[in-house]
Amino acid sequence: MASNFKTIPIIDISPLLKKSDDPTMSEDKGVLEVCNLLDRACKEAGFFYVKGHGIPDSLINAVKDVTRDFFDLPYDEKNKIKLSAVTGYRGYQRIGENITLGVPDMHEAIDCYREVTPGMYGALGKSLEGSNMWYLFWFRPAALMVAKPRPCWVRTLLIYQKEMYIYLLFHRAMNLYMDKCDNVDFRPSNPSNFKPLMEEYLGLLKDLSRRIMQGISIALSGSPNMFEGERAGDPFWVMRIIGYPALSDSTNAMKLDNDIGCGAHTDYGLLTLVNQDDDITALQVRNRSGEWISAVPIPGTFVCNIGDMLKILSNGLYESTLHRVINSSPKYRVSVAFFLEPNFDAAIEPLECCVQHTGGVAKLGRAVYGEHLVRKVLTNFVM
Ligand SMILES: NC(=[NH2+])NCCC[C@H](N)C(=O)O
Ligand SMILES: O=C(O)CCC(=O)C(=O)O
Ligand SMILES: [Fe+2]
Repeated sequence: MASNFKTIPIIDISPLLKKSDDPTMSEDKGVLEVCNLLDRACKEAGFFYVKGHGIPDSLINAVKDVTRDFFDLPYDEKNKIKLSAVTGYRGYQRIGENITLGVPDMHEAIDCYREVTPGMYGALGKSLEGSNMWYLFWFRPAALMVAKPRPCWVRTLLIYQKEMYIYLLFHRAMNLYMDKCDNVDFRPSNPSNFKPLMEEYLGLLKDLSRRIMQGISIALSGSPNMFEGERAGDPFWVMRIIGYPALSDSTNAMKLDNDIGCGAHTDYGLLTLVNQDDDITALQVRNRSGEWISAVPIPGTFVCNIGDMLKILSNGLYESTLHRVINSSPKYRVSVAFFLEPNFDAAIEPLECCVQHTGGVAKLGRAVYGEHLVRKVLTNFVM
């Protein structure tokens, strides 16, 4: 349950990371100290900064630099990787396209999700089927639209799945082929190092976030691998590459509809790691009495927060805290948020160890993670 916190704690997680592969990690004094801090932060704020995470500053900064370079491109160029239902909601969304509580958000972004192959999660995963293969947009979204088979009431599901399979096989083959050619034009082709950099970053953040979850498992008095297996052994992930225009940028001809970069929301999964711009304070976190506490940038750290699924798993012991973004600085702000989520088809319910800690009664209902995600994604965009 969130409290009246006024600041967001900073936690050095290096002692935890040192012991990630040690099966007796939960007996280590250094690990336990980190877990205690994680536990307090998750109970009180649902937010914390991590340092000592091992991701080089140079990579953290390079990721923000390519993000800025991308959003600097002309709209037509960015729109070549336009997000739509056809792309499985992957790709670029312009300012105002994402909606929170019915209000357009004043940010632009590239949304990336773990690949979902056809039929992988049956009807549940249908709307998110697709992969982040930027260079296919080379053929332009219109071509993709024609090529992507759609379910249709006159056709059986079986035929649709077969077509979808061939379509994605084609995607895959193209992907492999283009990886082999270094003179091929993939999107975003500019900045040229966009794809390799983001992929390197993604790989490291997947690993880091799972290791922080080991600490959270111990904090909840479970085994370090409580989130492996059926819960999050094959975790879904989301990455949002985001740009927030300056509120009062006089050089910017565009008039913003409102001043909210991203409206108040909670995140959907387990754990979010935000890599935010160093010198602009814009992310705000709500405490129990409704005050907005700024997550002031601390260079070299990630801002971490708890998602809805971890709130359920912990039986409400940990809060998925409301937060929002308002960029009232005169500068364009970028951030890259990585979301570690449960298995797409995981049925999430309060963990036995948490129920015991919270009076013996499961206070929160069961949710299928993929259903929660799809419901959110479909209401975030009107298209
Ligand atoms: N996947 C996200 N965290 N998206 C940003 C949150 C805002 C989103 N429009 C919502 O209503 O939840
Ligand atoms: O840009 C940020 O600092 C946070 C973004 C965020 O909360 C989100 O995308 O869910
Ligand atoms: Fe968020």
